[in-house]
Amino acid sequence: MVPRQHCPPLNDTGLSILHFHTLDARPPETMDAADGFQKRYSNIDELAADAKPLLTAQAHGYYSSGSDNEWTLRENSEALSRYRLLPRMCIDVSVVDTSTVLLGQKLSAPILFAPMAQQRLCHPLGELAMARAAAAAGLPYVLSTMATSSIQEVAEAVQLPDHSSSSSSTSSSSQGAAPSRLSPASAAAGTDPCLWFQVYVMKRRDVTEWMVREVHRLGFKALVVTVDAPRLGHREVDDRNKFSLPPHLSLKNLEALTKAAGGTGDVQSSGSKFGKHFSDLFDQAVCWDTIAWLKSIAPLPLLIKGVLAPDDARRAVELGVDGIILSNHGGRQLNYAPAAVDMLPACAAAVQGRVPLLVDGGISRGTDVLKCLALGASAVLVGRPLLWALTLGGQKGVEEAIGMLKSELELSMALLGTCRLPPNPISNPAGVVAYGGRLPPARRLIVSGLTATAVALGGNFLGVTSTLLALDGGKLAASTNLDVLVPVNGSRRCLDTGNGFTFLYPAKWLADQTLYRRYAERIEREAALDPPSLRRERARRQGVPEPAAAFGPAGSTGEENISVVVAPIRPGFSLQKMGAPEEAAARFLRETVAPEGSGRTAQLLGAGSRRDASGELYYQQEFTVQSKRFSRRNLSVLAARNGLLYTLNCQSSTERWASNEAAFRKAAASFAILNSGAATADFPDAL
Ligand SMILES: Cc1cc2nc3c(=O)[nH]c(=O)nc-3n(C[C@H](O)[C@H](O)[C@H](O)COP(=O)(O)O)c2cc1C
Repeated sequence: MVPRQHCPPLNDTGLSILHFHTLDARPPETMDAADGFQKRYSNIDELAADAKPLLTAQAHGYYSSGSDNEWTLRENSEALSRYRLLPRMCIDVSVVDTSTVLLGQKLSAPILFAPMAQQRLCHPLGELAMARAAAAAGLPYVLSTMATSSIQEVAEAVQLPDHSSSSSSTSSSSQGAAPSRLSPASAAAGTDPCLWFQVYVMKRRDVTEWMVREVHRLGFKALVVTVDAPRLGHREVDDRNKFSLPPHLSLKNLEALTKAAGGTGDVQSSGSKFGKHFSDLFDQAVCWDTIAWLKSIAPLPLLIKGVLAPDDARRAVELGVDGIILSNHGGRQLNYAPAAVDMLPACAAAVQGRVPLLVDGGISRGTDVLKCLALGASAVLVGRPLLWALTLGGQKGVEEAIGMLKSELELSMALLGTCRLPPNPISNPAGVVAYGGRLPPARRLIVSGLTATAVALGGNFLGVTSTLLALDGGKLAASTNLDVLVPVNGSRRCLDTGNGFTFLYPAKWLADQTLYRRYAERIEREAALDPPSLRRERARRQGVPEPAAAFGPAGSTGEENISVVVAPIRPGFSLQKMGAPEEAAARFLRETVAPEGSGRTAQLLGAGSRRDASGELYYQQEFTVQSKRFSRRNLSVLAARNGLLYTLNCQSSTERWASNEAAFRKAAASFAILNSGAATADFPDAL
């Protein structure tokens, strides 16, 4: 047993106050039995309805609500439902393993318990039951600063060894009676109990430091600093319900704070008092320096929670954080913030695999977990469904709920054709996730997610790349997240699920702006918001095949670029019909690149072919093109399918070739057409 600090002895005081927060008259033992829990429910979404009548309106409102009109709260689930999973067949899935490794810790599944305040509102053992369930499931439990159980109580509940006692000469371990490192439950799960602590930075930095030291002493494995709550979001439901913490409960970790601050330690969270308390104690001036400071004092891995913008993610990595949790706080802070899942690809691109990305918000299905992993997450956090499970069945209920989620994950992996989860994100989201559905109007110019990778950028096949490539220094692409990319060894992935192709290009290159604007126009046109005259003018442009994607270095004239053109071809066309690769290339140069009278001359340097894993044929050709105005070298890859010819073209002036060659060869080797490729809707019937 570890020595207590600042905490009253753990007892069952919660039992006597059950009526304050739940309406259930059953004794807690009955509640904890969770008999037939898995038989009663088909999925964990169903728990919410049954939990509601067991809770007071105040407690239910506090748990379930979001801020303002709750748009972001709803969006969290809706965003997840807009992604599609593309299953692969004929893969041996007789053994499926959901386990993964996160920050050196083995987890039975890529799922964490989200930090949530005041868990004794729904069950007398609150955080203790939740933490034990997490340990039993072999998953990390993230304890909130705003918990109704203290750090020490939770550490004891899962039997974490005390670091300080193991080095003390009077400790039991030094006398050969070290406490078991595994609680029986977590031993059954085959993992160490894993506790993390979520920290809000206090105005009194010494108190923050105390908490950090305390969780380290007690064997917590990581710290999560939440940065999306400089002030509390406006929870209208809580206002209406005049939400307050029942008098027998308190925010245990703030008792120390309020004592240190000379207060009573009796923290009430009613209506505006709660907000005032929050702003009195919590530092609203948290900025990047604060994160650097926290990192400097944290003897544990530090994750930052509440980031959504790619630039913030990049900044956090530069400051040395060990992980990022993309989150909008379950829709409880800034309303109209996007769903975190939609920001995953852009943040993954910004972070470049340097630290793990985690995500939360609306996750309740095994397929939700898979979608997040495929979009670049290493793991997910689950929030409210676990509170409903705790309400209904205590520790056992939470264990069962997590069991259901893990079973769903395991089944979905098998159906998807994935047997194992790598510690890093699934490396080829192109093959796994497709963006489905129409972008809602409010998101048109945010266009995050995979659709954004389809946005095309400067340049065309003959090298008349838009000189607008970097006119604004790429700010538009960055601010609208149009450079949505998946990092692969210093390259970013362009993934166009609409046209159905993907390739890697240098991470620092920018997206072309002209094509972005046309893409935005096309979305507008499809939404039929334009007056008819404008629509006609835009429709006229449809007949001209233009690059579906193009990238180039910032500040260049556009001559240096990697672009893809998707053009319609006659039905029945195949690459083989153009002859062997050399023959096809010669014809291509003769008829397209440098036809007679064009003023251009072309020289073929090499030609070849390859097939990808799915048997798709690609022709590759390398050549130079000269005219009075320029001397260029090109590397092109062609593929044909579904009445479309896909051409990737890498081009630079002959002088700049040597510095671009490696990137070009990587782009050419990575170029692939995807099964998700669309039909020819944007193109004329035939050339
Ligand atoms: C009742 C409740 C209390 C929460 N308290 C905290 C908290 O103390 N600290 C924190 O970082 N996030 C807190 N969150 C946000 C969660 O950690 C998480 O981001 C969110 O609940 C995930 O969304 P989900 O509930 O849809 O799964 C809270 C969420 C809820 C619902």
